[in-house]
Amino acid sequence: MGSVDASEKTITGWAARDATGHLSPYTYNLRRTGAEDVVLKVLYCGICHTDLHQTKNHLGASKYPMVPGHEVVGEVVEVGPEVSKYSVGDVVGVGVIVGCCRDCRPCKANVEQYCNKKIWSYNDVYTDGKPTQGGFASSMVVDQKFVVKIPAGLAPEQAAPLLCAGVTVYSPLKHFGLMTPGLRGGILGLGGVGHMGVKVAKSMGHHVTVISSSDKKRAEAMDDLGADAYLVSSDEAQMAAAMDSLDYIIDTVPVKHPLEPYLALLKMDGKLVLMGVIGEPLSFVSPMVMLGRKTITGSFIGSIEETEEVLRFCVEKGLTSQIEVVKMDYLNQALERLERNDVRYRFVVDVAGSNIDDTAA
Ligand SMILES: NC(=O)C1=CN([C@@H]2O[C@H](COP(=O)(O)OP(=O)(O)OC[C@H]3O[C@@H](n4cnc5c(N)ncnc54)[C@H](OP(=O)(O)O)[C@@H]3O)[C@@H](O)[C@H]2O)C=CC1
Ligand SMILES: O=C/C=C/c1ccc(O)c(O)c1
Ligand SMILES: [Zn+2]
Ligand SMILES: [Zn+2]
Repeated sequence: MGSVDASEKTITGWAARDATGHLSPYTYNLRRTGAEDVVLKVLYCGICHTDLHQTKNHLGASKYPMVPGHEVVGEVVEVGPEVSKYSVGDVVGVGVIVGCCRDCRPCKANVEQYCNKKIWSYNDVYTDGKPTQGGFASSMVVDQKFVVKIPAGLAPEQAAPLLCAGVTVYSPLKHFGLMTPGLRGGILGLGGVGHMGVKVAKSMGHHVTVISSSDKKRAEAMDDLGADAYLVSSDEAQMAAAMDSLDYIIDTVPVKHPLEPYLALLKMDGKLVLMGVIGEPLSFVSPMVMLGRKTITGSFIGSIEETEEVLRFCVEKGLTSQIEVVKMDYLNQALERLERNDVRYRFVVDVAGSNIDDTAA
């Protein structure tokens, strides 16, 4: 344990203590506000499937106590003396990354999410040697470089899922040249990331096919989210009829699954973009990519620049996320429901409305 600086603030977050993933109140100190730091009072924080992977140690690298949460919207309550981008009272967002080296090729190209020295917003160690902790907490302190302004016209709770799910679909569509109107896209797995995929792709003028593990979400996908077609992945006749029809598929499935049924849906030069965090090998036979010159690739969140861009895009297009707002004392149930695929489509925790500093043990 390091010594406690008198200027460090003691706050409460909800932490997992082990791989059961159960979260409970946890008291810890925020670092002293540095010259370029922004201190925010957390208003809302979305629950991403990655929070489940991390709290339950699906990747084998989890460190506890762990306060998860990386779709964070907060109000600025203090800024360091060198902070130029933000003022007290601003509504701001924080995502998956809170640090990078600023010197490598990805950093210089403003794609700092691909920096090998990036610092994750939780389950990592900050430059001061202390653990990073995420947004299911009353406050966070974050370097201004990793903070974005929430534009007017976006409700803070609506903005939270855009900081991971939203930018995660926007970034590959932009990077792989898939923003052209008229493209035919597939969204595999209609969850938090997938539902933003449908909305963003539709707003780009694409014909969007949802590929789901069941028929349960068909009506919502077509009527509420605006999808053009819906395939149940286990329905061989439906899948066969859709062969060779898609320019890209955004694959958000969070567990091991075969790739060949989805590669078959792609046209020549089609792209399968892997999003799910799956710690086991996925397999396919080489002709599935050779015959059709198809690409299997992946993408990791998006840069700070792209996060600002997707927020503006959503304001311009009038896009919102579809969310269920819950209080902090529902966090464990929400995680259980997320694991059971029982959420439409993102839980967002009303952190400020849960007064967690008052209720800490
Ligand atoms: N690459 C990146 O930068 C990012 C990666 N991720 C990762 O993407 C994946 C999806 O995240 P998110 O959208 O938040 O997750 P959700 O749980 O919200 O959605 C996943 C969807 O996948 C489908 N699915 C198929 N099989 C399963 C299963 N066994 N358990 C649960 N869902 C299943 C379901 O859709 P349906 O009912 O339609 O079959 C489900 O809604 C996760 O692995 C997450 O860690 C998340 C954000 C960024
Ligand atoms: O939800 C955002 C994070 C995604 C992620 C991607 C890859 C990886 O190894 C992770 O641990 C998380
Ligand atoms: Zn996420
Ligand atoms: Zn770097």
